[in-house]
Amino acid sequence: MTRPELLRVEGITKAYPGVVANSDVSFSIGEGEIHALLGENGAGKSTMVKMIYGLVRPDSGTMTLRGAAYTPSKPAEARRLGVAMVFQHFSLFEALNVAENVALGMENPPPMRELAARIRAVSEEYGLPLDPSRMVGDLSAGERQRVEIIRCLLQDPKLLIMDEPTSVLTPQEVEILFRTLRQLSSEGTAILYISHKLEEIRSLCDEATILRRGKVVATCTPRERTAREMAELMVGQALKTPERRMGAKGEVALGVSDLSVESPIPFGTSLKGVSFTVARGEVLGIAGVAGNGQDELLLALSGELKAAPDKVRVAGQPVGDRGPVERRKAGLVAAPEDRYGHAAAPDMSLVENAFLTAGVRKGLTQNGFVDWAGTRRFAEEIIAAYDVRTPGPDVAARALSGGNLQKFLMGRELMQGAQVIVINQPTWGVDAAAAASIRQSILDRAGEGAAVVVISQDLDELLEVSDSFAVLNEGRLTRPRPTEGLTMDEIGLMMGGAHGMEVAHHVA
Ligand SMILES: Nc1ncnc2c1ncn2[C@@H]1O[C@H](COP(=O)(O)OP(=O)(O)OP(=O)(O)O)[C@@H](O)[C@H]1O
Repeated sequence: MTRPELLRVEGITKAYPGVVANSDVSFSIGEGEIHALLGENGAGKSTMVKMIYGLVRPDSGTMTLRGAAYTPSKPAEARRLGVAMVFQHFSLFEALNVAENVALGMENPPPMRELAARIRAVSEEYGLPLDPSRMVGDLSAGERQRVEIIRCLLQDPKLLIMDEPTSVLTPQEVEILFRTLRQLSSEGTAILYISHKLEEIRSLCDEATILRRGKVVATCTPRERTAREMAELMVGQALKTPERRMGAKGEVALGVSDLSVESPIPFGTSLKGVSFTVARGEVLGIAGVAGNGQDELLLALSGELKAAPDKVRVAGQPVGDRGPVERRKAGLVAAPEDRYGHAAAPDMSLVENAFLTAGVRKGLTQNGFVDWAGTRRFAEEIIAAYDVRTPGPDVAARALSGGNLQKFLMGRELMQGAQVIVINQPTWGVDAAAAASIRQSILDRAGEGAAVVVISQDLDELLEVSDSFAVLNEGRLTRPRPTEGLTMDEIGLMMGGAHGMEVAHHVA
């Protein structure tokens, strides 16, 4: 089937200092087509869609929309011409309700009652359940995304751009989203879709353009390829599957007993009586739908949230009342999920960011002064070991692509020789090859005798790396069980609490 052409991108080039983010990129999207933009971290996907959305100006090349020259100088202009975008990070106000948030993103919002009625109508038409009067702070990540999607749909877009939309969604929410996107496509709305989840690309997308280091290296029809084939087209070489080196488990390195802490996060989830132990050489995987206490658990383990001394123990030493620096000294490092703001200082260089959490353990101060030469060497070691694509260690963290910053931050924690390593979402936004190498490092550290806690929403990832498995539900942790032999049904039951499903089966 040939579709009338909607958008054509021709010979687009965009350079940043030290890196050509897009080099002579050409592709086109037909009306109603679901088109995937694929590529490893830093390949230039976000830069490309930012140019289409009017956030970034190309250095050279042309774009046409329905045959007419298309040169949006700002997003408002792109939106007026029918191009809408849903970002990876939502820009919503938690203390306002859904309709108020939608109004804030509109140029000429109608009166509130009319807007609420329109939101209801679009939400019903496209099967995206959403109550306009609910507070955004009470919504799940999937519901927040719906607010953004509905805000776009109210403008009746011809092209909807989505940047990694499923990384925050539960499997059920992914199904709902895909149904909506297919409906939009059948009505003639084209979708430009960025994702690292290749099975999803296979089920959803009609065509794909694959970028590597800023250039188009291949195009394909995703459903005619395997996920592995597409991943190999992206990286240009065969993929390695992580290998587990079986070491004997040692004594308990991290012990947590009956840990309850109030969430400091607005609309967060407090931890309720969390208990577990992790031995040297063991990886404990913690699953759960986002917002069930994952961020709070990370804070309580890193030392940003404190408790009674014996609630958290590192190698038998009580550290529950100690802060992050003292816990690092005691041998525990922690990597939070939010890489902008929490894990990294975006405006600081990679060298400075390396110092921020590694200064203590890597002995990067001398007589009260920062050892910048040593810190720089450490930053360079991370860049080499984790294949971080960057012009060098002096660039600001925010200039890295999302996945490359993630690789740097993982390397920073995994290369400190800690005996307890806690990571929330280790492969968030990283491509298949980088994800495999981060998982391999986690297994290697465990093989060397570290106790590792991996918190993730990616079940396949947890099954691949963890020896034992537990689930966080509304701030409570299930009893960890050996991963080997766990069936999907059992995992579903452990996760069930998050959706309140087990309640229906309780017999008094
Ligand atoms: N504002 C900026 N300043 C300097 N360099 C930048 C800037 N934005 C992007 N880059 C660089 O351009 C290249 C392409 O980045 P881009 O974010 O487009 O990649 P991506 O394919 O979206 O990656 P990811 O999958 O990791 O999100 C990267 O090398 C990145 O470091």
